[in-house]
Amino acid sequence: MLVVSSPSGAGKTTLTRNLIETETHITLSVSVTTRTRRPSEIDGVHYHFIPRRRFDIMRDSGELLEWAEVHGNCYGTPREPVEQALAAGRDVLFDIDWQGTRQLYEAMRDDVVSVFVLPPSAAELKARLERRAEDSHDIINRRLKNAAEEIAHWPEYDYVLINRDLGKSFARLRSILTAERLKRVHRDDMERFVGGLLDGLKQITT
Ligand SMILES: Nc1ncnc2c1ncn2[C@@H]1O[C@H](COP(=O)(O)OP(=O)(O)OP(=O)(O)O)[C@@H](O)[C@H]1O
Ligand SMILES: Nc1nc2c(ncn2[C@@H]2O[C@H](COP(=O)(O)O)[C@@H](O)[C@H]2O)c(=O)[nH]1
Repeated sequence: MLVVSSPSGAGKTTLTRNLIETETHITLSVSVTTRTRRPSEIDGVHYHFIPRRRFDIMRDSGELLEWAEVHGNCYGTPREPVEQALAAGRDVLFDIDWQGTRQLYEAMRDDVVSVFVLPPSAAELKARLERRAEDSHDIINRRLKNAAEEIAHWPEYDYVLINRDLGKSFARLRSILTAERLKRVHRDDMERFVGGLLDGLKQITT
């Protein structure tokens, strides 16, 4: 499970979408949210947009792997698609906040790799939210006010990226995925491979 978090506007959605388009064997977890859909968003692709009553039912019946209230809206990760993807041997990519990351850590520490994305400066963070032009002035202000509290959680993450140049940040995110996939603890296929190698050695040395 590869988790990417950041303050609003730092670029995590851009980075995670690029990763999904480029990499194979990785599935993006599509969250449920009570937030209003942005003009560019598609229901079922970017989020499942659901009413608060439905969110409460999903949360209370254990359908969510993790959930949190962020910027005044509720967000959660549907459990079943994640468990299915993992059981099929796929990696899963999450665009979730620090509260959700903590919950995943508590549930499955050894299977979670986390990346925190920082903006290059406060002014650039504001400029990105304004250039994105998807949220009202009030919503942008609220998100900028919450940014300091979110940034305070960067030391809880395995990796930190300063998203200055998008191409460079993306290359670094891909490198993290590649390196983590190569770690011995993540090589579920290795025992079988080494078993076969040892069998082969036995055959050629007897
Ligand atoms: N390195 C970059 N340089 C310039 N603009 C960028 C960079 N990375 C992302 N952006 C732009 O900044 C805006 C915010 O990016 P994005 O929507 O990915 O942020 P986010 O962290 O997912 O925010 P939110 O949490 O609000 O969804 C977008 O318009 C995106 O195109
Ligand atoms: N804990 C969770 N956080 C989530 C989830 N889905 C998204 N998020 C985070 O919410 C904020 C705001 O997102 P936005 O799309 O309204 O800009 C951002 O930090 C997301 O990462 C989730 O399922 N769980």
